[in-house]
Amino acid sequence: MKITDIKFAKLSVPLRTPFKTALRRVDSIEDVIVMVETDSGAIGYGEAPATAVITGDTHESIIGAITTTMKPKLIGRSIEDLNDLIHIIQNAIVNNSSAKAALEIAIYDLFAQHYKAPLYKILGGGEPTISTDITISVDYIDKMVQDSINAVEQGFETLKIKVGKDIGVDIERVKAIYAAVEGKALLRLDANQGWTAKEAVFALSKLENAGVQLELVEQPVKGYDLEGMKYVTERVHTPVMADESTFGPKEALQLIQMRAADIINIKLMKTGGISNALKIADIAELHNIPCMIGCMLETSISVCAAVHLAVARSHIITKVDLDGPSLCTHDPVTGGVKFNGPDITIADKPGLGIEQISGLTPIEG
Ligand SMILES: C[C@H](N)C(=O)N[C@@H](CCC(=O)O)C(=O)O
Ligand SMILES: [Mg+2]
Repeated sequence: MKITDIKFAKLSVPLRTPFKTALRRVDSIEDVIVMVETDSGAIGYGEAPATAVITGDTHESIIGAITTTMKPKLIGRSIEDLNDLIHIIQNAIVNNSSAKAALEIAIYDLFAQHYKAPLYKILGGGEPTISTDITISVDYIDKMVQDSINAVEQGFETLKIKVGKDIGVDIERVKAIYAAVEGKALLRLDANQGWTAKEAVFALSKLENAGVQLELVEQPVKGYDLEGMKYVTERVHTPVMADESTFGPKEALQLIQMRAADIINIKLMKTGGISNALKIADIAELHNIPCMIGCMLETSISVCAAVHLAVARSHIITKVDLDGPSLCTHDPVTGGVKFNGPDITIADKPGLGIEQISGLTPIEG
């Protein structure tokens, strides 16, 4: 099976409610879909969101990086040579992690299709169903409480509460949500870099002293502030998870060696795809550091790849934040993964199992 072309399309899917974090507000998922065509007729699918405030990637940079630095080296190459193809993608350009992720996902999809097995089986196998949390956007306290109650009624047992705006209001937000759903849902916080280290210790200590039980706090301080992450990790009981502080395996290793976090959030759009995500999982396992599998604002194409990875590494990827498709008004993908409330199930089909994507607008590469 040889690569004959790489094409692009745009996929727009409105969100059910605006997604609001300390960093940004988004009303609609607008992602680049990558389609790798082969001489066998098989197509591999990948996806990349333009999360400029976190990864630095835009639609133009994603398409430009693939078209100018990766595509010319991949056309004519055989899908069976997976490791060579990964090497080409990872070394074609620095950074550009979302572009690398989208293309790698499509190549892994084809590799598994070639061997006629679901991707998670190629990655080592596992139980093909996992459960995700759901995000509660940062908002007025009453709205966040109501959104949390609604999520629990829909069957979600873990809520990812966005904070990181105003420290005083954040404390009240979390207390009010905890009072409303105590005993019915586990709470994890995500400050998306919005606090200083001292603010984080202040807020988390206040919550701990008030008896609020939190599963974890994600990225309390700026991504580059590893000393700040360490400061918080050393001073609070709540486990601290690194998100924006860890992109690839090198950052993961540095973070672990500094003891700057207790948990790592692996996202394909930060790692540059599946190969580096596997490396992080291995490094984390060596150091007994649990991981979360996370996503940006992605539909069930790239989230499908993340599910396959998480299933195949479930002994170290023990936490799941793959709610991108749950936040959308509809799922434009047929095949792939099926969402039923918090539960996500993999189709028993070769590769990612994606059959059709509706609403694609072709883009010239
Ligand atoms: C969608 C997911 N639950 C999430 O919160 N992901 C990111 C933010 C993604 C974005 O801003 O697009 C996170 O910080 O964990
Ligand atoms: Mg996060």
